[in-house]
Amino acid sequence: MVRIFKFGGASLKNAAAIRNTADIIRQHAAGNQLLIVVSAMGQTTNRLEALYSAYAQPQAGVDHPQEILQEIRQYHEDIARELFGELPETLVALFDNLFGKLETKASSLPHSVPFDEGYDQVLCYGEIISSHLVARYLQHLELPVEWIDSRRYIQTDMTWREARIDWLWTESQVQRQLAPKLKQQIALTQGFIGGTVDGRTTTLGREGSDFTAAIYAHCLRAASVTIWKDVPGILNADPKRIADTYLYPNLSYEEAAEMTYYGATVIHPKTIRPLKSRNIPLYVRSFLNPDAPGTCIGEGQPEGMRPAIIFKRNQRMISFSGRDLTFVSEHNHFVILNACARQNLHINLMQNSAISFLICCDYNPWKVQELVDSLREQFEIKVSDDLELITIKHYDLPTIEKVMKGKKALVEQNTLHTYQAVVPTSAEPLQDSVVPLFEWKPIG
Ligand SMILES: Nc1ncnc2c1ncn2[C@@H]1O[C@H](COP(=O)(O)OP(=O)(O)O)[C@@H](O)[C@H]1O
Ligand SMILES: N[C@@H](CC(=O)OP(=O)(O)O)C(=O)O
Repeated sequence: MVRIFKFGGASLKNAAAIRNTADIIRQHAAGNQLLIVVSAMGQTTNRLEALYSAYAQPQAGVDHPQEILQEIRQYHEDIARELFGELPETLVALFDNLFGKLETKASSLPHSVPFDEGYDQVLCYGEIISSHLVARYLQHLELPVEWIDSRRYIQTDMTWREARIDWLWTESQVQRQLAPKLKQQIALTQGFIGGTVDGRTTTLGREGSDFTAAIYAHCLRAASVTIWKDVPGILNADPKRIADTYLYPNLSYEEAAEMTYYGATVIHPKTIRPLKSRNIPLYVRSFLNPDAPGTCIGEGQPEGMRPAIIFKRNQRMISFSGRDLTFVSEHNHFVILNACARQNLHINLMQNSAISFLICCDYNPWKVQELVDSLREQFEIKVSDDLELITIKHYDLPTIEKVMKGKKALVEQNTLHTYQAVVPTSAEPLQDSVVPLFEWKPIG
């Protein structure tokens, strides 16, 4: 049976991290069929976004595109030099080829195709470059690794930047072409990217490499997926926000899916469904401590869930009220929600009163502006920015009190198991606000 390992940007961010990743792969190579899915190295995808924007809107950017391109190339070359001792001729040729194509596409596409289509053709280079580099390094270590192009296996529609999978085609291609290769050697491929029927590149949404691992697992009916992270597993809060977190040894698919829905960024929200439908366990483990078991996500609900605290930044609240104190009726709800659906705006919380209807959604300036423009004739609209949504699943009162201490809730809601509040975003940077909140005691 196949096992899938996914390594994200943090596990590939420099030469030492890549050596550590190679050690983990080597340890598991014997006796297993392995498919390795890799993301772009470190912050490369963010830098590629900056590169594409700098070419698309030269006047808006502060950095010159050529400088960003050179910085991205230098970063990869420095890592390669450290891994191989010097830059082998074959890698120089590979980099010349890949960075040459990247430059051509980034400079020309913003002016010849729609922005989002060009974005996908450029952003994919983070994963393409990293997968080539890591595969070459593993081959250099004499591991039997074949580089695989995900765009030939994961077929999608043309929803640029958020492509949807053609599951039937993808499964049949993976079964016919990839499954036999895995019996011979380790395959290494890119997360985050797919291809259209006519060979254009698509991306699956930012942070979509976890989803890629789940797609391959589903199609291969894999034994398991392991996502290697810089945290011990799934914790009850982001350790960048709360110091004394608790590790969940086990989580149900439902719990994990809900945590990602509410904003836990440790795994991509789309990852769970393809795994659950084939009952494939998902392990989240630490590449810093690879012998530790981490978290296992699967069937069954563990007893006595401790409160999970999820912070979702970049929220915007929009309130709609009828003009002249008219009631906001079901018909009005329909009009508002319909407009949100048309903008593909993700609503995280809503609340209605007799004269107003309020939503809290992810902050996307263009989408929100279009929504407001399309509804301003019918409603009085008020908008509030710089907000954060706090969700506490399996809450208890002491936890709410501790998390909300010093914060002013603009909206609060609770159901039997879930407490939510919208608060102004705390001014201090994340790292400085890491505070010990709890003294965890054993459940019992
Ligand atoms: N509940 C949580 N448990 C663990 N990590 C979390 C949680 N919520 C947010 N995170 C954050 O997720 C990060 C790991 O995800 P990410 O940076 O996307 O990894 P990668 O890019 O390597 O795939 C952690 O460093 C941590 O700050
Ligand atoms: N490189 C892509 C895809 C991804 O999933 O990356 P990571 O595994 O590092 O979160 C991004 O940054 O969006």
